[in-house]
Amino acid sequence: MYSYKVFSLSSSVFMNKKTKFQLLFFHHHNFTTSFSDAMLLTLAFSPHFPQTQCCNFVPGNGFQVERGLEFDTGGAFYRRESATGRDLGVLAASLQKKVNGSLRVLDALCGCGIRSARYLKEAEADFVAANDGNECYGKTIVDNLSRVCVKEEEKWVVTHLEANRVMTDYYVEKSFFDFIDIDSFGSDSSFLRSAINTLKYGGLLYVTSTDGFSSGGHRPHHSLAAYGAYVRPMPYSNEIGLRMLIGGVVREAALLGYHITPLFSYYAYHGPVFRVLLRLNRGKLHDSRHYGFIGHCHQCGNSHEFSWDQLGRMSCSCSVSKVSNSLKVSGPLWTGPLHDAAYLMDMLDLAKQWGWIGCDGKDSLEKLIKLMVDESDPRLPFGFINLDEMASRAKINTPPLKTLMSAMHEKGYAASRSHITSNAIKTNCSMTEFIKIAKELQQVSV
Ligand SMILES: C[S@@+](CC[C@H](N)C(=O)[O-])C[C@H]1O[C@@H](n2cnc3c(N)ncnc32)[C@H](O)[C@@H]1O
Repeated sequence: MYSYKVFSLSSSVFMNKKTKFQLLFFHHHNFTTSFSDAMLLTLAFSPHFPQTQCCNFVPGNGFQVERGLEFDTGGAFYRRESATGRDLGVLAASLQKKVNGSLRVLDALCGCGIRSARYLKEAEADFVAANDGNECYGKTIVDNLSRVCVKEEEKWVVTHLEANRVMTDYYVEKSFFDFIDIDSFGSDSSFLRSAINTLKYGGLLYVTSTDGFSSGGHRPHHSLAAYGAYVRPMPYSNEIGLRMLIGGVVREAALLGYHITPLFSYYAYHGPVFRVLLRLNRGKLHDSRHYGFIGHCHQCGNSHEFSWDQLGRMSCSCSVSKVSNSLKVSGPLWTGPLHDAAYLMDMLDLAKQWGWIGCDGKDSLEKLIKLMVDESDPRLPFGFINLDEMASRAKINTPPLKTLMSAMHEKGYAASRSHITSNAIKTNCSMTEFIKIAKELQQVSV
């Protein structure tokens, strides 16, 4: 027997098979709901709920079109804003097919099956396993996949198992995948071990977290349990969210005798959504320089990276923090590169070949990938300087971002915009020096 509790009316569905309760938050574009509807929907979305009662209620967003592909969302959770995350996944899966010559994809939490359909159609996957714990989405998923490729070709299969169960089944059968997409609600750390086991060597793992509370440092015991990282509030918490997620996979992979390399890391504010694409390789040894602790001094605004052997002597070089204990430390986290620039350029070239660039009139995908490439400059450390924080410390108006960037390049610093926050600069320059440059610019302009 399962019991259910409704906690709030915004956002999405979260299932926890251990505690056997489900949180339902409703915040879907096309409908609002009363408390009693929400209660009904909580029950309806559960994969454990009897089929007949479950399928009585199908809210649905109806038909949608993504990159020219028409599909029905049925009653499944679907976010149009997540299309960019799907674009990035499809580009990566297609590159994997080019390298391997074949492509087997597992879409472990597929919702209405839009990702599976796109992996089949655009990445030309040879086989896609589409799984969603909720049986009520079965017809929708089958219809969507049938529109792309007829069932008789045996290029896809639809299942309704708990995600860990489906991955374990494939692992036991020794039926491994080149690409596994885990698009979960909340933290997906409970899926990591089965996903790593079910991935081929050299395969790609595309994982998600929507846990903005943990990355914001608001529940360090939860981030410790989920990702092995004690996270405290930092000014660049959304980058910490990506690093926490990668660090969690580093730890899980090491336990199983593998290591991972991040190919790209993507943050989107709606959700929020943290998505990382990682390549899995044999060998336990990861570069220990890239897994450690981050400290931020609230007094001087500078950040520092600490390796394991520096833990006993953590301090900030600013004189105030030595006495006021203003250094906050989070970790261990991934402190290495968030992206592989060459890989991102291959993705961009492919997007151009496919005519994806320029077709939305905004070139938003091109802008995003180019920003990620800029962020990959190896001279840039973790984190970024938020211009509002700088202005409030310096008690000045913020000079235009472009002017600041040029001034920093002229002075020989590495500087790039951040895809995570539009009003920020990633740089190897200290906050003190940054403020000095900003003040000089302000004097020139008056
Ligand atoms: C974020 S939605 C997936 C959205 C979809 N991938 C897309 O791009 O539109 C998460 C899905 O996971 C399913 N789900 C949640 N917990 C699950 C679990 N433990 N095992 C299998 N499916 C699960 C839900 O039914 C829901 O459809």
